[in-house]
Amino acid sequence: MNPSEPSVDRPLRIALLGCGVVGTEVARLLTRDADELARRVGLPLELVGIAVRRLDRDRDLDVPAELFTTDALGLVTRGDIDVVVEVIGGIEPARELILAALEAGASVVTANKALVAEDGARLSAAATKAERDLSFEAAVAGAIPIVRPLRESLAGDRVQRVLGIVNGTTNYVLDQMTTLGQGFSEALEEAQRLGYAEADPTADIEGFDAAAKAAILASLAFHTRVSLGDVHREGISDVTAADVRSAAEMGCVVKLLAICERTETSVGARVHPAMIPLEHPLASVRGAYNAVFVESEAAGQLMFYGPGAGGAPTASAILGDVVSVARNRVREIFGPGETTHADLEVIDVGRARTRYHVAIDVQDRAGVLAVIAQEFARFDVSIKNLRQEGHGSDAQLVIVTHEAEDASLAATVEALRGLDIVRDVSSVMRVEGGI
Ligand SMILES: NC(=O)C1=CN([C@@H]2O[C@H](COP(=O)(O)OP(=O)(O)OC[C@H]3O[C@@H](n4cnc5c(N)ncnc54)[C@H](O)[C@@H]3O)[C@@H](O)[C@H]2O)C=CC1
Ligand SMILES: N[C@@H](CC=O)C(=O)O
Ligand code: NA
Repeated sequence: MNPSEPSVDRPLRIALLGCGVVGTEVARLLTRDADELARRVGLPLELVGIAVRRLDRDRDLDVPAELFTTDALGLVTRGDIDVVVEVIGGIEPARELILAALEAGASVVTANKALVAEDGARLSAAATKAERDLSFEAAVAGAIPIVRPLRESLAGDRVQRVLGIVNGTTNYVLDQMTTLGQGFSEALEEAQRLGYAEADPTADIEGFDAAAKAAILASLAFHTRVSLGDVHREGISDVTAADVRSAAEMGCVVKLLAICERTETSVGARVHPAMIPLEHPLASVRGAYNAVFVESEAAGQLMFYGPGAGGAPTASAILGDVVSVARNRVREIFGPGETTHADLEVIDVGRARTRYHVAIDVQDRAGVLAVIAQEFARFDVSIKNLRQEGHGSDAQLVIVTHEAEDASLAATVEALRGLDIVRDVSSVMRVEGGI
């Protein structure tokens, strides 16, 4: 047989698990674009079942009522499904359903970064064993193609660093605070209303969602298994209006960044708010948009930009995966799985090196500056610039450091907090993106 000839000659059956913000758009596109998709795949794609939690909900979706079922496990194990699309989210029952789907012979497309970051190794092994595809483009940065570029286009290069704005909700909230002076809660409610936030928005605000994406990005970029627990995580709930103002005074903007870096022998991944210079390409990423900045040895600097959240953009990435795995199903082949052969050491955030912005509330008297500077020097943290704001009981020193180890900066801050001339270390924020 000619390997380019289709070896399946019936419609491919698609099962959809979950019909919320993303699932609704996936079902809509599969139905609306059925003819076009059939031509792209070579065979029709038939949506044969939609697993939901409740049948009695009003849905703004023009599909036959008999497609809906509350028996998700029954749907994926009925034995004739070619592709399962999982958009339920969370760990269980999504994991159980994906494993059952693969075992039953279906390829799987998922948007579930939490699950892929926590248990990607197990899912990937199950896909390899079943000789089926497991695709998750929508799991990182929504509509933006980044999983496939890292897994395929850059597979021959050596990626050194990935710096990304990968959470639409927090970027939206920070942007509204920065540009409109909107309050935190008001901006978050708006992000929820627009369908950007996770079911529990704490996952967005406290950086869990971005940390899951960082784990996936680091695993793909460095051919090394990096799990959610390996990623240092800080969210945006402690970012104050004063931090935003301070950033602006330095010609910077505050963003929640996911940073994945490698050295010759190790990799590290961290998520935290950071100040970045206005001239950095990531500084102009507004609203719920995402962007991923990749630095690799041969290619140099690459930037991937686009809508990172929302039903339709996420459905676009899912449909791309569906077409891709459906084409493989037609030919009874499966695409590249994960490569973790590099198996580099995953290091703790303490060994990461960056610059810092530190605001210290001090007593305004002679000699204070020297004492503070001495503490920085004691831990080998070199000061780049320093300015005083306010006077008397309002006096504050704002210090920007040269690049230093995270552990050294943490030790410096702890020592500063122990000084009687220090009333408070009111803000510590990393400064990233020197390009
Ligand atoms: N909303 C977004 O912008 C993006 C979401 N994602 C991911 O896509 C997935 C889905 O997200 P959303 O659609 O926003 O969430 P959602 O909460 O709107 O939808 C999830 C749906 O799954 C249903 N569900 C829960 N348990 C179920 C079960 N056992 N059987 C059948 N249905 C069940 C819920 O009732 C809900 O309707 C998540 O993994 C999320 O992280 C990824 C990228 C962007
Ligand atoms: N809640 C996520 C949705 C996409 O992954 C976000 O805000 O980015
Ligand atoms: Na994506």
